[in-house]
Amino acid sequence: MTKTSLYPGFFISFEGIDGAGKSTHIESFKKLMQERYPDREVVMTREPGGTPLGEQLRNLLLDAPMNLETEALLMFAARREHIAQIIEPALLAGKIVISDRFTDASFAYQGGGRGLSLAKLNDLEQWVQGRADGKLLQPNLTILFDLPGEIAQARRSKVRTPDKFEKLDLVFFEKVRQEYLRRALEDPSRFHKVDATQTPEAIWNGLQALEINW
Ligand SMILES: Nc1ncnc2c1ncn2[C@@H]1O[C@H](COP(=O)(O)OP(=O)(O)OP(=O)(O)O)[C@@H](O)[C@H]1O
Ligand SMILES: Cc1cn([C@H]2C[C@H](O)[C@@H](COP(=O)(O)O)O2)c(=O)[nH]c1=O
Repeated sequence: MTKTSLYPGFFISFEGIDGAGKSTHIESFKKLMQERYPDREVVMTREPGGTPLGEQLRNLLLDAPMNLETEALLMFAARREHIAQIIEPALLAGKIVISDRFTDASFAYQGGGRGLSLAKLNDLEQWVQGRADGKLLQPNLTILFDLPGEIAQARRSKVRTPDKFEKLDLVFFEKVRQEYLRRALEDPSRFHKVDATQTPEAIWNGLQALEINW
């Protein structure tokens, strides 16, 4: 399957380990897109979640301990619903979709972090994102907030009660980070890597300067 721009709309995902700073910038980024493309609707969504069923699955996924394959299957089940109900209709209508996480998170967390084989993840990706024409629905742009695990952990511990993933140790988060970085190297035209050790102001300046190749 080939990965190309398949829709009149534009699909952007935000990625990174927990606490890397996605949420700090995603709302402002939405406003920036709205200002830059006033004739386009901007749809903001998230994974796991984004649909009523997906949000129910999110509650389970972020709370209940489960077998690794079960976890991956539920992530992709939520994603299939998300694509069918929200992402694909919006892209077909020419909208800009911004998703807080997408499939790179499954490769990073279930693959890199928990050790599910890339072959199984590739199969799930083809199954859930593959189209009738043999092409694969993918973000046009993925903004990856890259931060060492210990800095992310320190930031998280100041602000919230950890969910199931956030309770995992630094070794887990370093593996998650490395898988994100590996994927970014593999697909440099899709990924924009942000050095998330910078101040929020410097990160925001970088995001404002980002060129969108529609
Ligand atoms: N560049 C930064 N420098 C210092 N602190 C930051 C920076 N960016 C975000 N923070 C702080 O770090 C904490 C985590 O940030 P944020 O919630 O944006 O992370 P996140 O990547 O969205 O996490 P998650 O994916 O788990 O939701 C927040 O308290 C936020 O204020
Ligand atoms: C999509 C997706 C997510 N996860 C993990 C990553 C995070 O720990 C949580 C989501 O929490 P956030 O605060 O909304 O970022 O879920 C995952 O393991 N696999 C996935 O495919």
